[in-house]
Amino acid sequence: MSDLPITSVPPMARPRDEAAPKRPLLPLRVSGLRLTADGTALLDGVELTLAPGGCTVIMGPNGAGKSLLLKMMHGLLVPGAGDVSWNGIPAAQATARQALVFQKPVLLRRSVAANVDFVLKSRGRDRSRRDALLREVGLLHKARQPARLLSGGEAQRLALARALATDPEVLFLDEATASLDPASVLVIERIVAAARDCGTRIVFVTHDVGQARRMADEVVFLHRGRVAEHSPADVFFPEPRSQAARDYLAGRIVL
Ligand SMILES: Nc1ncnc2c1ncn2[C@@H]1O[C@H](COP(=O)(O)OP(=O)(O)OP(=O)(O)O)[C@@H](O)[C@H]1O
Repeated sequence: MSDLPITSVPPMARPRDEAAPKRPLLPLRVSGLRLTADGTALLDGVELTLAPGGCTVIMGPNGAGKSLLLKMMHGLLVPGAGDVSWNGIPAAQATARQALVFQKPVLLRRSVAANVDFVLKSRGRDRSRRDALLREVGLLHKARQPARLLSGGEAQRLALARALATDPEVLFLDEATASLDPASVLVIERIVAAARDCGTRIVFVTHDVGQARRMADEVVFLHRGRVAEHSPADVFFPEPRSQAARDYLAGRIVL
């Protein structure tokens, strides 16, 4: 198997949403997605369709390819082979209509308020929405504080406010609550669930089975760079079809 380069898309190459077509982004069709490095398949022919609405939780053991898949769907990474198609809209044109929240919050070294202002301004959004966004994530009282002084949970809530400020049609979260305490996890889940209820499509990577049960409408289980299972949550949790998913849910080691 020949190696395919892992290519990042430079930010300047990502078109602004003015240029993006206004037809709905969903359904998303991922076909034949493949990525190799040093002769190893990291993603190995991923096939996936995401319908409009709800929350898809992506689970799987360390190294299964969850983050790579998320970054490719979002348009941050270019697949070596295969296709990511947003309702017929190429991924590169769809990126501005989605947001991605990482495990480690990405913030500006400015005040809490300025972090949201920056996003609203750069996306041409109404800046008077800033206080409502900060209130929604419980940070209005810290608006003037430097973002670098926020706790981990607060910083993640600010990252979420920045993501929501873009009015994303799709919100990707990559282990966004992995280092937070249980109360902060529930706060983030409440905000994400509210966004979902308002029509934002959620795609959530987590290792937390309890969280997956709380959040998922459907589950994609990745194993060794392949989709081992893609099922409604009420099917996946009681009766996972693949041995890898059964082992994972039972807390057994999945190789
Ligand atoms: N840029 C890269 N170049 C080469 N290999 C990479 C690159 N990025 C990720 N990998 C490898 O691809 C595999 C999948 O990585 P990925 O981050 O998608 O895993 P994951 O399922 O999100 O795992 P985890 O649960 O540990 O976060 C890993 O073996 C990782 O080392």
